[in-house]
Amino acid sequence: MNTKQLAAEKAVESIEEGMIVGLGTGSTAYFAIRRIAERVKEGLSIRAVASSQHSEDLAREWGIPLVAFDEIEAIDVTIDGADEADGEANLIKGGGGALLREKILAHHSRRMIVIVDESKRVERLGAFPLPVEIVPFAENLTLRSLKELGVEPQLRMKEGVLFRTDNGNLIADCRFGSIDDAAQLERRLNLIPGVVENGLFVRMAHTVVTGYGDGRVTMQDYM
Ligand SMILES: O=C[C@H](O)[C@H](O)[C@H](O)COP(=O)(O)O
Repeated sequence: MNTKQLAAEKAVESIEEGMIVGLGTGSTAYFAIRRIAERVKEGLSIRAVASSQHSEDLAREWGIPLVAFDEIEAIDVTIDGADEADGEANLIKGGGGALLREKILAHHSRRMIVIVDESKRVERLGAFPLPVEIVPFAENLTLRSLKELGVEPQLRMKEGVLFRTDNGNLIADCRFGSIDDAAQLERRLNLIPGVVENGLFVRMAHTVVTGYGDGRVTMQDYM
């Protein structure tokens, strides 16, 4: 079993009968969704809300009952990956472009469980380029404001064309290098008109599950 799968399957043990479950996005969340589907086949009764079209498609294909964002009041537990996680469970997310829906799910979740392999655990956030979702009709003005924060934002491309999120927006990847104060940066970014959301998740994760190459898996609670 690989390290992502180890973390994902450990986290899925926390899901209980009757829960509303937030499904993350990405290659680690994939293993969680697959394991949830197995448990549903074994008789577990849950409903899930997906953080991306891709995760929704997987859930539908594998028989996990789905609900829409607007049909729920809260989520019992969300299981999602991350691009980086520091020692206080602050995260960079959005490597797959799903940060907006992921942050809405995390915000409304009673418990957010982050699943990572050991390569994602960092002393300080920022080596991974921070994804910032921006509206497409004012991209140049918004990029200008991002540059004032001391970075050279790169508009994300995919297969030679501008990458679009599930919400029709663009992603500006911002290489900060090392982020001293994630909470302050998160606020400053979201104050820029044209920024829809950014990939910093500050004090949102309740638990981090980490898979290690030697087969160990740790589960640390932060709240
Ligand atoms: O937008 C994507 C998400 O934030 C992912 O959870 C994150 O990028 C980690 O993805 P992966 O598990 O594929 O490394």
